[in-house]
Amino acid sequence: MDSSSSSPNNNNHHKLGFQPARSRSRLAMASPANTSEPKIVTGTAGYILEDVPHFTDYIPNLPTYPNPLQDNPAYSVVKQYFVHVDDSVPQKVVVHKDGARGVHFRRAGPRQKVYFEADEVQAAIVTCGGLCPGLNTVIRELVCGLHHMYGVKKVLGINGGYRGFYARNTITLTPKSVNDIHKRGGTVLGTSRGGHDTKKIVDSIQDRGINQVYIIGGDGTQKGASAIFEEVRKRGLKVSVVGIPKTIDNDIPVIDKSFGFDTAVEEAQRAINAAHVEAESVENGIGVVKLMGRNSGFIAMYATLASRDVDCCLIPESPFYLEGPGGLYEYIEKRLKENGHMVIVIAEGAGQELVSESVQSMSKQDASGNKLFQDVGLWISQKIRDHFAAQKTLPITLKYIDPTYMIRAIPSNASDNVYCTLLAQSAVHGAMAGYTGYTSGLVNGRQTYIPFYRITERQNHVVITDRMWARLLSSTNQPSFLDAKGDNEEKEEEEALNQLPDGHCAKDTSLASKEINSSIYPTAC
Ligand SMILES: Nc1ncnc2c1ncn2[C@@H]1O[C@H](COP(=O)(O)OP(=O)(O)O)[C@@H](O)[C@H]1O
Ligand SMILES: O=P(O)(O)OC[C@H]1O[C@](O)(COP(=O)(O)O)[C@@H](O)[C@@H]1O
Ligand SMILES: [Mg+2]
Repeated sequence: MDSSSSSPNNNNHHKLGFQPARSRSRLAMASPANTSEPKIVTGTAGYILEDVPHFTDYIPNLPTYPNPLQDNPAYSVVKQYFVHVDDSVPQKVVVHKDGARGVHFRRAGPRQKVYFEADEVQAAIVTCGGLCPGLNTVIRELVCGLHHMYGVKKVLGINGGYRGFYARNTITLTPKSVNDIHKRGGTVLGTSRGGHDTKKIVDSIQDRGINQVYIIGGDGTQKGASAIFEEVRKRGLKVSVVGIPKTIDNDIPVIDKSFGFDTAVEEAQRAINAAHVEAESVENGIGVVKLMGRNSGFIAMYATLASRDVDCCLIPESPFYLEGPGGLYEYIEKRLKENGHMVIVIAEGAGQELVSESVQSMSKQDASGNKLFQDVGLWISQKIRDHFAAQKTLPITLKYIDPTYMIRAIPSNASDNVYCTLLAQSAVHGAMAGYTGYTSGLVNGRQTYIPFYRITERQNHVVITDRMWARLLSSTNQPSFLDAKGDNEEKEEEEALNQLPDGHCAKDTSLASKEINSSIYPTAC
């Protein structure tokens, strides 16, 4: 929707009471600084801390205040409630006897000193990009965390993504107004693609007197948040810019997994079950399910591993081919002869090179610049039907199920709700403590603050030379398609190299992988 033509009266945000911008107010400012450099701290035995920016890096002589949590009766029972200033979390938990300690991130959590007084804070929350289960839970917990832990009363919701900063009205968020939003899918704030204009956004931040900005979104959004942080820093503003990673595709690196991912995988089971029931009820039945995953096949991979009814999982990271020995048609024929039916799960970004060979490629992009794909599910279903119709020896019945938006437009499940709560509270603790320019994320099961550049430098992909993909291959028994035109090997090696943590050897694929943390995802045996 064009932001300039949209009115706050024509959507549900009106009901929530969106307010127009206030007149320009002044914020604490210091002399402008240059673009921020990574803050790397080294220690003994190869210890590296990839630290996040702090107000004190560019604003001198800021007053501090005791953390009000120390007087909060709910937390008074907790021993060592405040995080030690030197606490950090290792990026890799698998270590060798003589190995370097490696990269660490600052541990999230409440600090003894804070850099804001409660009534000084004007927080703002925005959601950008595609939907994801749990968005409303994060919004709720940011509002409640700010109120209940730090006594912050002024929290604004930005309407409709980044462009809402300068083209829409805002809504006042209170614990009462967000009380049961976690039970709903979507985002009560609305979202959008495109429309990121750094200067206008930072102007709006200044105009509205905002000094804490919580930006919930995926890889594109975090790039936008990083640009906002750089501009805020350049202007010398005392404004915390905090990212909260959201991605249904799980394509954000470093973090264990994104919120809403579990919920999406769980919901995908319903589509896979339906495909299985349809397929096994007829002779030579084939069920095809298309799942989200533009460049990363995590949803398809985990939905397949969870289901055990899937015979073949096709993801963008693993090119496949249809014809000839080792190809998909041969495998389908074998599976139907063995078992009488089969289920294929395909991620939306899989096989796009094959689709564009046979369908004229449109190479269109969405408003954020993401490439728009052809419908690979429809395409592959038709190819399979045509192949077996031409062959005449094996009459098949194929049912295609496309639950695309159903897996992301739902409320988050119980475990994602807890995860969203921790993410939001960690984000708030960091902002109150004067940290800025960071994404709040789970690393090896612990909450951390990760510098933006680590989040935006690459996408997280399934590594098909990794153990998790091997587990999948062994559970489905599908061909690996590794002989496909001999070009897979090169691609994998490149991928593994991209995923390497500093100082590790590319041959060590267990280190090269960004496998989802096994403490969160029980690994298959
Ligand atoms: N490189 C970038 N720099 C600044 N803003 C960006 C960049 N890429 C995307 N954005 C903005 O981030 C928002 C969401 O991006 P999008 O790619 O649609 O979703 P997601 O953040 O979920 O990946 C959009 O408003 C888009 O304009
Ligand atoms: O139709 P929309 O809203 O653009 O969303 C579709 C896309 O959004 C995704 O869920 C990813 O969205 P994000 O990049 O916003 O996380 C893809 O899997 C899918 O291709
Ligand atoms: Mg994205």
